[in-house]
Amino acid sequence: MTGWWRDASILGDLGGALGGLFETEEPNLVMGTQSRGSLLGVLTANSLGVGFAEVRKNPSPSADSDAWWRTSTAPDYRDRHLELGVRRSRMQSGDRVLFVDDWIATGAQARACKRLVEMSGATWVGGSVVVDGLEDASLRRQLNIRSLLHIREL
Ligand SMILES: O=P(O)(O)OC[C@H]1O[C@H](OP(=O)(O)OP(=O)(O)O)[C@H](O)[C@@H]1O
Ligand SMILES: Nc1ncnc2[nH]cnc12
Repeated sequence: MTGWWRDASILGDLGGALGGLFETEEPNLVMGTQSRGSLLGVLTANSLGVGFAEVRKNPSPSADSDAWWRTSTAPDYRDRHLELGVRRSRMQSGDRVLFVDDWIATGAQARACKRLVEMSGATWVGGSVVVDGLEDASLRRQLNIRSLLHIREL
């Protein structure tokens, strides 16, 4: 996957392609998880002309723990339960949030991100991913996932 990023023309097109899947829904904020979700999320946010909220995995306990929305994931594609956290100040009621990632498999990380959005009072617009490898097809509608490629095309 990350090998694609070595190609300047693919890199140049990725943000616009991912943002284009949700242009008409007019998100005003992109969120993405550490690390590839953040890299792609920034490219996408930049192409949509909006800001980016970084979601940290297992953020270390900090003195300002009240300043974070946190939730745990169901087992993800590597059977990990991760704690995801986003700073409260980065996402607020009224925001229309687009989730971006390189790949979706169990959807555990995307579902946890949706909970973070709901905790903040913001609106989940959907998820724009490069590869849709969803194991449970019903999540595609539930999370409003759109993709550039399906795993079968790889
Ligand atoms: O649908 P799921 O089962 O939740 O899996 C998909 C997630 O897992 C991968 O990230 P990973 O945690 O490997 O992190 P990385 O971006 O740092 O490689 C991928 O980039 C997605 O974020
Ligand atoms: N980056 C990734 N995320 C989730 N599942 C994968 N399977 C292969 N690569 C993956």
